[in-house]
Amino acid sequence: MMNYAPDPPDTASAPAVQADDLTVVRGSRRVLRHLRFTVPPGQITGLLGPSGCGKSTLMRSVVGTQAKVTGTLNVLGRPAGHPTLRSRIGYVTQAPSVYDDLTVRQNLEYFAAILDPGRAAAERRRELVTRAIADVDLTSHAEALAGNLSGGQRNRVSLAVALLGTPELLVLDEPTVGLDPVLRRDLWDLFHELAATRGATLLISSHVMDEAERCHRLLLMREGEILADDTPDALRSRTGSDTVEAAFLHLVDQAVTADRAKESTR
Ligand SMILES: Nc1ncnc2c1ncn2[C@@H]1O[C@H](COP(=O)(O)OP(=O)(O)OP(=O)(O)O)[C@@H](O)[C@H]1O
Repeated sequence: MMNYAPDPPDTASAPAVQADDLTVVRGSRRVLRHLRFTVPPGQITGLLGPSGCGKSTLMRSVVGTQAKVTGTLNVLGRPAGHPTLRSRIGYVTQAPSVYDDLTVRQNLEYFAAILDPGRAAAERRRELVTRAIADVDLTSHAEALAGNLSGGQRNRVSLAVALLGTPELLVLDEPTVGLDPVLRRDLWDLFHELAATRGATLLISSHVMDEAERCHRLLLMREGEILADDTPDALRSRTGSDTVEAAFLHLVDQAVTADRAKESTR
């Protein structure tokens, strides 16, 4: 059972996400263990760590779709999963959720009609759909069937769907997987623009360490635990490393040594 803390004040400076003692069990395994971290508002926080360390589970917990979550997890001033959060959060999973037999524009129009129904909103929907398609650089493919797009393009349609409602918090699970370097750079430019001009908070997972350098803050994970919650600069300087990747490896080595020391005293 989630241990709901009293609602924190809903102010601009309050963390967008605040976790304390966050623990998640999947099957018979505890895949997240006593996590404590915050995600500041209006910034890009990167969630990095090796495959299987728990990034998707953490994201699912934040958006409220994960079962067996205990501890405290507040999102935009409400307990994670609170019904009022649905329209305030955009979530893109690793599996693109688009209809292959609809065009890019029709996919967007369909989801826009769910978010903002009624004839009176038709003009507003048209503008939002056009903006979202342009945001993800798919204007030239707007009339193409989603089923005929590449994997990376389909991922971008999913991202466009998430942008439709102008969400305050965007949770993106490995959004740049399978994209070429130019598209990856363009998407990161878009993420920065969303934070800077629309005030959005972005929580973005990746296992590509060079993407860490593009984030304002980082949560580094290993085996269901947070190794570090810091800025890229602070991480590099406190580990004496040139890159975030080297800093991460330094912290992993430290954690492994600490684990071994604990085991040898048992
Ligand atoms: N139903 C389940 N039962 C038991 N363990 C599970 C279940 N689902 C996931 N896991 C385990 O939970 C751990 C965390 O999985 P998660 O998908 O959150 O990792 P991840 O860091 O997002 O990995 P990736 O980068 O490969 O997507 C993994 O070790 C995985 O094997």
